[in-house]
Amino acid sequence: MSDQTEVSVIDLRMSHNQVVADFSHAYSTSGFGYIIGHNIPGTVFAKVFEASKRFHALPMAQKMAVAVDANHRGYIPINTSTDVTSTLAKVTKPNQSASFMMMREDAVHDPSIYLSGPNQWPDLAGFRTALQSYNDAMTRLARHLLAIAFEAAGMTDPAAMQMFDTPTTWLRLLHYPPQPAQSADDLYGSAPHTDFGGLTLLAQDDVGGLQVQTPEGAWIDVPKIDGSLVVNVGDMLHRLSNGKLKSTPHRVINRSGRERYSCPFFFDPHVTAEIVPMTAEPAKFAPLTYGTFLRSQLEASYEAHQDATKA
Ligand SMILES: O=C(O)CCC(=O)C(=O)O
Ligand SMILES: [Fe+2]
Repeated sequence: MSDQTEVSVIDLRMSHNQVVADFSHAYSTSGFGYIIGHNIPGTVFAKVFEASKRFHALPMAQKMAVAVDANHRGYIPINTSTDVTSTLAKVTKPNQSASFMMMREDAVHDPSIYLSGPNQWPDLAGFRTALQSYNDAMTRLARHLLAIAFEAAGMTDPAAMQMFDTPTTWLRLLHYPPQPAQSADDLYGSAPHTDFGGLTLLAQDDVGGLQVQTPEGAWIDVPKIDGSLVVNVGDMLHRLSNGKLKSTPHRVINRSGRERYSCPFFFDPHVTAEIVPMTAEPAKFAPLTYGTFLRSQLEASYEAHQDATKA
């Protein structure tokens, strides 16, 4: 536990039982934790941030050449996503951020599998390799953390892990321009939301701006801790654990006057996964297919998917 912040620090170098106990505490209370001792060298993070900065600095035409497609891969310009499904705040203004999205690399789009397909790659030397290496490192770590999360929630059925055998993955390179100090209260870099899926592993720079909501409704800062990843639970893991693991609202407001970069990696179930609570107690949630939930969220929030449904 850290005394600088209310978000726990979990050190993976501790004993297995200690790590499981720390997970149990962090994810049944705040739903967020700083993970340290993960053994991923700093150079891996440096390379993905460097790739992100080079991409976002490209001329707009080069970024728009890989504009986000119907499979949610590519460049998402600023002012094209609004969290209208948010039940946490009345959100009317689009998010003040741009991003590049890499998802699972499939050889082709299979029309029977929502969001399957190959990635779109910009014409930028070394970019694809940097993202693929980072994606591989995050996938390995996420699978390890998920097994700990299941154990912490008392989920012993191997079927839970099988939903992630071919995961839905999203590596998002976010760029938040500075917001004016006097910008409207409801103008966000990322409006209050919970994440959709399993686990989110976030690398951020030292600019700050990420905030997490406490159970009492206050917003607390989650600044960078060197060498850490901020890890949180998404809505599907919340449901699978029958509510034991919390999917906690968070948001980003960048009033620092500086450019902010972050690289969240989302490790989610396959879109065909049937999400039903997998703990011993009576189920608190009705069954849900992950892909059906995802489609409704993306079509409501992203211009690119609204166009797709009109076409
Ligand atoms: O940029 C961040 O720090 C958080 C981003 C985030 O919450 C998201 O993309 O879901
Ligand atoms: Fe998020």
